[in-house]
Amino acid sequence: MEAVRASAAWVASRSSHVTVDLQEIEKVVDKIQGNVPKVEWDFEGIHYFDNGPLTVQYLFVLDALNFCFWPDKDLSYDHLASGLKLALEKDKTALNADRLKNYTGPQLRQLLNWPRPLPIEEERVRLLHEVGLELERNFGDQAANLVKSAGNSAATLIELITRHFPGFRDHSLYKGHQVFLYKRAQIFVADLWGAFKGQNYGEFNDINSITIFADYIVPAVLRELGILKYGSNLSCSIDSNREIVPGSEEEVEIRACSIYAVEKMRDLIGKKFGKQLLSIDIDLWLWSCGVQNMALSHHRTLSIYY
Ligand SMILES: Nc1nc2c(c(CN[C@H]3C=C[C@H](O)[C@@H]3O)cn2[C@@H]2O[C@H](COP(=O)(O)O)[C@@H](O)[C@H]2O)c(=O)[nH]1
Repeated sequence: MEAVRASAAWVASRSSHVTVDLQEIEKVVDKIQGNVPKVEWDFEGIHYFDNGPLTVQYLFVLDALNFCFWPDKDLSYDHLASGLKLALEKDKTALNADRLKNYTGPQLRQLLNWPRPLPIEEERVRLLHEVGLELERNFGDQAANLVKSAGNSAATLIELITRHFPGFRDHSLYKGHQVFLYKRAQIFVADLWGAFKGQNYGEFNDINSITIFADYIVPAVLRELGILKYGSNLSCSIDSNREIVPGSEEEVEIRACSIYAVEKMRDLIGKKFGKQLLSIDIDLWLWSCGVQNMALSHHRTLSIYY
């Protein structure tokens, strides 16, 4: 994931709406003494898990739809995860490739037991079709085969996903440069690693190459910690829930600076405390703090990527 790390650093070095405060990173690192609180994967108890290929199919579909819940104030990621889990428990074929290819918006809502249209529902349906079609065309219908073909490499799996599934190509243009963020592709790898506890479908020999997943929760936590500082116009937009345009400098800076800040935090923990942490562990800690703090205001961008 060198492309993600390098392009995030490139943005951070030219950023004007968002600043990464290195002193605040140091304060946080000193405060926790380099010990990032361990958060269990599925601390919420919402995920489907059967230790086999159907779990991989579940996680891939979950992460194909893992974006933009905020436009409906009652909807959250938990509804998606537990909705898919329940659907699978009722009908093991619910996420088969041939079914994914054919879901309509109302059927998807019904599958998730959600009473009204989902945010950007047409895109969610289109992405489900894309997953079903491509799994059928190249991976014998199963996300488990996609994972197997990566040969225990997280970087290879992300490359395969972004090559075969255009909906996962989370990138932006910033000052003329292509910036790679790959939030949903990376989180899929992290979900496999977490769910299978680094074994079987979750075994990756380069798991440390993954960065954090630039969503709308982690930046809000980093801002709350004082690690990200926003300019006054951007602060004002976020605090008054004004939407941030997808692809705008502000949006790219928020996401890229979050990745960069956590990489700096991880480096510092290594240097000062001699601990080699994974960005995934820092991410899950920050994310779990964020979702438990209802008062946190986050940036609002309509996007299929996060
Ligand atoms: N950085 C980061 N972002 C994450 C996750 C997860 C869930 N990860 C699973 C892995 C282990 C746990 O047990 C979780 O179940 C979701 N999100 C993002 O949050 C936002 C949803 O927020 P709200 O609208 O409040 O539900 C949305 O952008 C969504 O894409 C994560 O881990 N890291």
